Amino acid sequence: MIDRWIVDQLHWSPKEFLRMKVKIIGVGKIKEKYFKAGIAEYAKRLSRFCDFKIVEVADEQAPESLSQAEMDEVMAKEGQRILAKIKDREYVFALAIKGKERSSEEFAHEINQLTTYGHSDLTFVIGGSLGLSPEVLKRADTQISFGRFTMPHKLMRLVLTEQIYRAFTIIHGMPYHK
Ligand SMILES: C[S@@+](CC[C@H](N)C(=O)[O-])C[C@H]1O[C@@H](n2cnc3c(N)ncnc32)[C@H](O)[C@@H]1O
Repeated sequence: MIDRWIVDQLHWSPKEFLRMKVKIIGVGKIKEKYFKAGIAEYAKRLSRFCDFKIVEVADEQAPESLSQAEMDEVMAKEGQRILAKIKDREYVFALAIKGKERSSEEFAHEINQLTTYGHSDLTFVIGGSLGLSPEVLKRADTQISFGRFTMPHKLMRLVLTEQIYRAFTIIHGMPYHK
């Protein structure tokens, strides 16, 4: 009876005592209903495993005609806003096409390891239409790529939210992931 009690406590401990905070920082507001609905669905499912939130920072106008210097300035300004939302203790994943690819299982393992070694604040950063500034990439603890295709940043937010949810279902041995 006592053994069962201990097992129950262990079973609940990750949720009760080591509740992770997972944050996505994105540039610009998402207005499209179809993106919002998908993100809201996975955010709701994720709330079972962690405190999940999305922080939006203002985007800069980026017309087609910008010079390289002007584009760098746009990324730098958006980058400063992103960095202002990151605390020292946060472990930062920057989403970058040239970053390191993982499988869903590897990603789940990485999240699990980070929690085990005391990182309870995970932050994911998605760039705006021109990408992330060098300063943000420098602050990141790791860069994560979803392959060599360029995805719109709004779609990336939805795909990332689903993959974080998938990672937690893998960690918890749930049947969602096949
Ligand atoms: C439209 S993309 C920016 C394109 C820009 N030329 C670049 O290379 O970052 C907007 C953001 O979505 C994210 N993103 C898009 N495709 C991605 C991919 N395949 N892997 C990881 N992140 C991606 C990145 O954070 C990127 O900054």
